[in-house]
Amino acid sequence: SETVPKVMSKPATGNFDIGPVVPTTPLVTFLERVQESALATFGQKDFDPKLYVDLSLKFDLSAIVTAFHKLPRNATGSVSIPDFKEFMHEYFDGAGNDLVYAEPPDFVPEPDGFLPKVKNPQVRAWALEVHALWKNLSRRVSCSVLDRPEFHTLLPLPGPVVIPGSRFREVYYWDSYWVIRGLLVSKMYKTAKAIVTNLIYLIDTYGYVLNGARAYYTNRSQPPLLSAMVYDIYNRTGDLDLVKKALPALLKEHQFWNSGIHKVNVQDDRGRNHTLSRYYAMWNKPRPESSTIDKAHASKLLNASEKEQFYRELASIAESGWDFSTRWMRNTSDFTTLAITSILPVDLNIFILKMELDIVSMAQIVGDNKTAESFLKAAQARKAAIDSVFWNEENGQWLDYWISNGTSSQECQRWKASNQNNNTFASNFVPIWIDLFNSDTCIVEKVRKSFQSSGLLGAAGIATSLTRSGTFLTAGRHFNT
Ligand SMILES: OC[C@H]1O[C@H](O[C@H]2O[C@H](CO)[C@@H](O)[C@H](O)[C@H]2O)[C@H](O)[C@@H](O)[C@@H]1O
Repeated sequence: SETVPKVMSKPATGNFDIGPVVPTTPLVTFLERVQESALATFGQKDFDPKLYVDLSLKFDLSAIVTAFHKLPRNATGSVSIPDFKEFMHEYFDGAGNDLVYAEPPDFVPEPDGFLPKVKNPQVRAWALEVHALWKNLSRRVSCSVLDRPEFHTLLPLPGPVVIPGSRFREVYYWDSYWVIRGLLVSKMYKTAKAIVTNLIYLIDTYGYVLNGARAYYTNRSQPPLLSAMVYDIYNRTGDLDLVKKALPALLKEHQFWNSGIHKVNVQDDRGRNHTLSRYYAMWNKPRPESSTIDKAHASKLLNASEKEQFYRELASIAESGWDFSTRWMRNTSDFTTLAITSILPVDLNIFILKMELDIVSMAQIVGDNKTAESFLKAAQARKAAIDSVFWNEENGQWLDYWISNGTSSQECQRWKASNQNNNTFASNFVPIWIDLFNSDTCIVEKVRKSFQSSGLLGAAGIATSLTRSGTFLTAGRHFNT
């Protein structure tokens, strides 16, 4: 298994978890206890912990807590299955009931000019079937959530939503990027704008776009792709009002990713100082939607501070959208060695560079030259940081960079070649997504060769890493990473 340089090992003593914690709500805390009882009662088979934190209440929380305490339990904390089922039925509405079906206003079975280059009848029929899925995934938050928000972990949103589906019964941040790319192909501009309006609302309310629109996702964000969504919609529709509305929110979001615990300083080998960003959730307890699983993993750790740090890593990995991958492990055969807060990720910094460039373009569109100038400087600085910290000439890839654990945003790390993570991940090629890198023919050629021989390319897609780690248990299902 791969390991990282010794300098990165955890200190032998001391509490190494640093960083803020966003308080949770009494409802989420209670539903986690229901989740734990449900596991004790029903057992591991087909158990999905998220189901329980997605339930909504039929009565005031205090009344349900009292009824919960009165449930007869045996020594292991389990309740008889009929008693538990009756309790659930009496006091809770089903998960997902608070998000109701909403007919998308701009859906037509075959939009004018839909995929004009796709001529093959079979492929065209398949594409239209995919297009029809928008109807299955469209929802709006029910009035019950607006009336009694304290009964729901689902957060109110102003506009209709498109959800990933299955157990994911709420809006997700970075999923929305691909949703919007698809909606633009389907010419569903109104629906695309409504999604972006919801995300702007989350920034106005919380200061950043949440991982997802649930009370238990308020402690972290997800890969910041809002600027790319807004800019793509603007380029297709020319909607100036959308740009005017989005710009102040994007400035706030930029501040979120470039301040506090997300910000890291690195001095390169030529003595130049750079600032880059990392994923860092504001949470150091089990993730409520996976609490029983997180606790089971953490049980291998000995002391409370190690557990807190481990929980922080789990939530921060959820912030990256890559939950889970060997990319974030110091030792790829030991899940407890997750260490994303000690990594400067290539993809995150490219997303933020894209945000800076999009802000420049949008500020120019609305005639705000001062903002355009200052963000052009920010983008130039990040480009220089990416070249110095991540680029690896020999590999023809941009490599994640390991920093010492417990690094605060005030410290400055000295860059060392040995701290670049030499393992190959799909994220090592993300810079090619943006014009700033893909317009340099010399770099593109080098990276193309490197990608082709990387081993990531498969018949049906791109692998995230080259390490077959086995499986991680997550939410009662197994994911290969
Ligand atoms: O498609 C939605 C998202 O699904 C995964 O992550 C989500 O589920 C996790 C466990 O239930 C949760 O902890 C995490 O915060 C959620 O985002 C997937 O890994 C994400 O990339 C994806 O956006």
